[in-house]
Amino acid sequence: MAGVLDTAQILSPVGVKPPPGFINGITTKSMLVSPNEKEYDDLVSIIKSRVEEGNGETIFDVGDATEGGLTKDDFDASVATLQSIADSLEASMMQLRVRGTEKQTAQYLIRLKAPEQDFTEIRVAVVGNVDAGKSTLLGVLTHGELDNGRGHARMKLFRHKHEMESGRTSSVGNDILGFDHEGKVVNKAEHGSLDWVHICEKASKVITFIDLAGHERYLKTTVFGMTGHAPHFGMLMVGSNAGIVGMTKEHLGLALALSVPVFVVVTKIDMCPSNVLQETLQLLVKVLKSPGCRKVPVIVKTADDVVLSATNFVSERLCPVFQVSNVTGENLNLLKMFLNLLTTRSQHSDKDPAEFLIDDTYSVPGVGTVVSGTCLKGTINLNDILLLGPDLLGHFQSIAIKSIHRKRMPVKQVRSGQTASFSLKKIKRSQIRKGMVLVSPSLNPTACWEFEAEILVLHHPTTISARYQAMVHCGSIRQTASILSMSKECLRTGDKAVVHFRFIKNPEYLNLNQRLVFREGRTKAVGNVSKVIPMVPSLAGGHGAKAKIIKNAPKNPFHHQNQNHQTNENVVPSSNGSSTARNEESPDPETLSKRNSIDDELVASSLQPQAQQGGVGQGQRRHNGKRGGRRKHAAASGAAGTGGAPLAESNI
Ligand SMILES: Nc1nc2c(ncn2[C@@H]2O[C@H](COP(=O)(O)OP(=O)(O)OP(=O)(O)O)[C@@H](O)[C@H]2O)c(=O)[nH]1
Repeated sequence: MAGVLDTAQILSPVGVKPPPGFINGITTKSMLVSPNEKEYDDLVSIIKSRVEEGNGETIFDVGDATEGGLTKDDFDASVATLQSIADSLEASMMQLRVRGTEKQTAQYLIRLKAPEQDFTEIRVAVVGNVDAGKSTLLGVLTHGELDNGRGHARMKLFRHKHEMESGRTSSVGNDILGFDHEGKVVNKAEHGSLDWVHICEKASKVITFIDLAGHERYLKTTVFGMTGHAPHFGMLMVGSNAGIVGMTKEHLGLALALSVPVFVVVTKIDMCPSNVLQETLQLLVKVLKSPGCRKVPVIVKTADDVVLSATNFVSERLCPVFQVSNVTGENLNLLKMFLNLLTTRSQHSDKDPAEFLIDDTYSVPGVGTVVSGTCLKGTINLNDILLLGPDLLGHFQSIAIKSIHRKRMPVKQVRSGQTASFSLKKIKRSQIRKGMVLVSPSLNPTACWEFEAEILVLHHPTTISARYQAMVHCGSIRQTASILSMSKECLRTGDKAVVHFRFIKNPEYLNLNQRLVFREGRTKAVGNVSKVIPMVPSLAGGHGAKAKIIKNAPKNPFHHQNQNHQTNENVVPSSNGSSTARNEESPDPETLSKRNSIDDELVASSLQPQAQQGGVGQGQRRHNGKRGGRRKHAAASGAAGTGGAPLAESNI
C-alpha cells in the first residue's frame, strides 16, 4: 500500500540504531564464528548486559546482512557459540528468522529461564470502538479457542451479568497470556481464574491485557484504565467492516497523550469484502500518518515483519498493523509472535524506597481488606510496614502487608514495574480509596490539595478560565479539580499554560512530572505535574479552607500565582527526593518532559473533534449531562458515532 513502509525500510526512518556491536574493531557477529577465550568472555558480558537491559531477554543477530551474511560453516559455528553462551546464562535460544540461502543471517531470541514464581510482566491496554472485537480477541488468545462470530469467545471474559446480557464490556477486565522461555503459549483452553497460578508458574513472560470498554458511556472507566493501570502498550482494535468509527480516534489520542506506544489489530477480516478492508486500511494509515499522530504504520504480513516491528517498536513512532480473524484464526500466529517479543524498557528501581499505587479495593471473605495496584518503585516484602494514605485529612498511617499475590499467585515479594494485590489488616475497605498510595516510611510522604501542571488544551468548545472544574486523571487518581489560576488569562483549544489546580474532595499524593489528563465533557487537556504544593498544616482540615481559597480566587490569575510563589517555598521538589513519573519507561524527568512536550504537539491536532458544538457554556453542558439525555444519545450513537461526539457528564 502506498505510503506504508516496506519492512526493509523500517530501520532508518524511525532512526533506531542497532546496539553497538563492535569490540576492538571486530563486529560481535564475526566474533561469534570462532572467538578466543577473551572474545568469548566479552561476548558473554555483552549478551548478559543486553539481557539485563531487556528485562530478561534480547534479540541477537548472527551474521551481518550488510556484509552479505555468513557461509554455512561460519553460520553454524556462530549459532553454536551463541547457544553455548545462552546455556551459560541459563537462557533459552529461539530462532526468529533466517535470511539467505548460500550466505545466511539470522536473529535469535535469548530469554532467561525465569526462576520459580517470577516472570516478566507486560501490560497491554486493549482499546477500540464498541464491537471491534476486543473481548473476543482476548477470549481467543487466552483460551486458545476460536470464536463463532456470535460472541462465544467473549463470554469467558465478562465479569458482570449485564455484560453477558448486553455483550458490552463496562468495567476494566483483565486476562493473562503466558509465554514460556521458549516462546510457547502456556495457557490451557479451559483456563479459569484458578489457572492463573499455573500460567504464572510456567511462564517466563506474562502479558496482562487490560480490557477496556469501547462504548462512549464508559469512557471515564477507559481513561482510568489507561492512566491508573500503567499499561506499557496499547492495542487499538478496529473492526475491518466498521472502519475508523466511534471512539477509535478518541482512544488513539488518549494513548498518544499518555505516551503509550500503540499497535493496531484489524479484526473480522473473514467477513469483510476486500474493497472495504482496503478502505479501512487506507484510512487507518492516513490517520496514523497525520500530523497529529506522526506514526510510521507497518502492515504486518509475515514473521519477518513481526521481528522487525517488534525490535523497532520501542521507538514509539512505529505502529505495526495486524489483520486478523477471530473466527478462522487467520494471522493470529503473527500477533502471538509479536506479543511474545514485546519488551519494556522500564528502568527497574528495585532498590529505591517503595511506592505502590492503589487502583482497586476489595473485601474478601475470610481475608479482609485487599488492595490491588502497581509497584512503581522499590521492592515490597511480606510483613513490610508501609504508609497508607493520604486520608481525608492528608494523613498517612502505618500498615503491615499481610500477604502478597501476583496474578492470584501467593508470593513473598513484589518489585518495581509489577502489579500485585496485598491483604491489609486492621483497616476497613471503606477507609481506602483508589488513588491512595502505599509508600516506604523513608519517603516521609506529604499529601497535597494543590499542584501546578503544564497543560495543553486539546479541545475546549469555548474558553477555560479560573474556577473552571474538570476531572483530573493522574495515575490512579481520579478526582475533580478546580483551576485556581493560570499563566494566561484564559485558555482555548491548542493553548499551553501553567495551571494551578486544587482538588475539590480529598488531598492526594502526587509526584513531579506525572502525566495527567484533564477532562470534562468535550473539554480535554493533557499535561505534566510541574509543582507539588504540600498541604500546609492549618489547611489540613480540608473543606472549609478549600472553600475559602476558591471563593477568594482573584480575578487576575497572575496575582494569585505570585501569592503562590510565597507558598511554594515549601514546595518539596518531590516527596521521594527524586522526580518521578508514573510512566515507567522514562525515569529521567528531563527526557520525559521533553518527550511529553513533543507528544503534546502531536496529540493536539489528532484530537480535534470532527463535529464541533460551539458556544455551549460550562453550566449549560453540566446541566445537559445531568439530565441524562446524552446517555441516550451515547447509546444510540453506537458504532456509527463520530470521534468528537459529545459525552455525558458521567463519562468524564
Ligand atoms: N466474523 C467475525 N466476528 C467477530 C470477530 N471478532 C469478533 N467478532 C464478533 O463481533 C461481536 C463483537 O465482539 P466483542 O468482542 O464483544 O467486541 P468488543 O470490542 O469487545 O465490544 P465492547 O466490549 O462492547 O467494547 C461478537 O459477536 C463477536 O463474535 C471476527 O474476527 N470475525
